[in-house]
Amino acid sequence: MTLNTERNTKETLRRRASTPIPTSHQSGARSRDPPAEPNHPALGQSASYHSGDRAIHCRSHWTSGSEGSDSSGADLLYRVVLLGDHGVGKSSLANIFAGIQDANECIEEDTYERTLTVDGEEATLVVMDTWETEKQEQDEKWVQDYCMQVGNAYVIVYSITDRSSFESASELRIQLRRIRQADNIPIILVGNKSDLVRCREVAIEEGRACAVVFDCKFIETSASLHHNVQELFEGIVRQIRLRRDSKETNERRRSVYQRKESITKKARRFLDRLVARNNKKMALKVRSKSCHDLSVL
Ligand SMILES: Nc1nc2c(ncn2[C@@H]2O[C@H](COP(=O)(O)OP(=O)(O)OP(=O)(O)O)[C@@H](O)[C@H]2O)c(=O)[nH]1
Repeated sequence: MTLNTERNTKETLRRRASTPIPTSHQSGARSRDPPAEPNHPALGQSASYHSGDRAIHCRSHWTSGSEGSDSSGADLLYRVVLLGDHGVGKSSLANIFAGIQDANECIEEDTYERTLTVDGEEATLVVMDTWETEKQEQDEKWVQDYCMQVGNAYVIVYSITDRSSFESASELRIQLRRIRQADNIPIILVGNKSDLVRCREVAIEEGRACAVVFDCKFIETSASLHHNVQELFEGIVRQIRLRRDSKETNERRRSVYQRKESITKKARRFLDRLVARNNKKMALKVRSKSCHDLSVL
């Protein structure tokens, strides 16, 4: 994976959940400042900084819909929202994504944008670490709702050392399903702090089973050791693409079928579906095998 990255220090964004997305995102203005010198290595070994690239802090075509990204090559931009309890490691994962080396570095930002090259194709991720876990005042509750609405993908983080954060992750998944029912968005359940083996409260099998039940992907990470963090962000890009591609394929297939499908084929498809329905157990087994593979649907 290649990461094209820049942190523009002149354009410090301080946004917590109580603060709306900056108006620059809505206005579509672009940073004209020259790229700051990268003072950090990129995410993962193979990552590299493209000095000619600019950070794009805003896009005029941003919308709050789930299909907010266009499909024109390098212009792909996706919002990834981090959800999860206090202290599970959301900011640590976001910092690694942003290429921030020193965990003690005082970072004012909580939204990071980077362009990744995954499988030879560029995609820009905007990672939003804006989720607030404290009880919200009613008039600030909209910010949580906003987070739930704007993501093109979601990362629900729990700590493997904290069972209650695992339970919260399930609740968040249910909440997301309710709010984004109609959208086929990628959701990755992340068991972070996998380095703390002796303090483990949630088994990896439990995480996997939860992902199967809630129909999402699963990965365990260690932000401290940078373990699986690159895989996580690459996986998000792949999951988004797989959905985009399968949507396009389905639409194409549907129109071809409508024109060409013979009665024999229709009958075969009907029978296949019947068999599949009778094989639900098998389907669950297949899914449980693939929930940790972020490169397949
Ligand atoms: N051992 C270990 N510690 C971690 C890991 N990830 C994060 N931490 C530590 O856990 C603490 C909380 O991490 P944060 O990244 O601030 O967690 P958060 O989810 O952003 O917390 P809030 O901002 O309060 O919502 C910090 O002390 C981190 O250093 C990890 O993978 N392993």
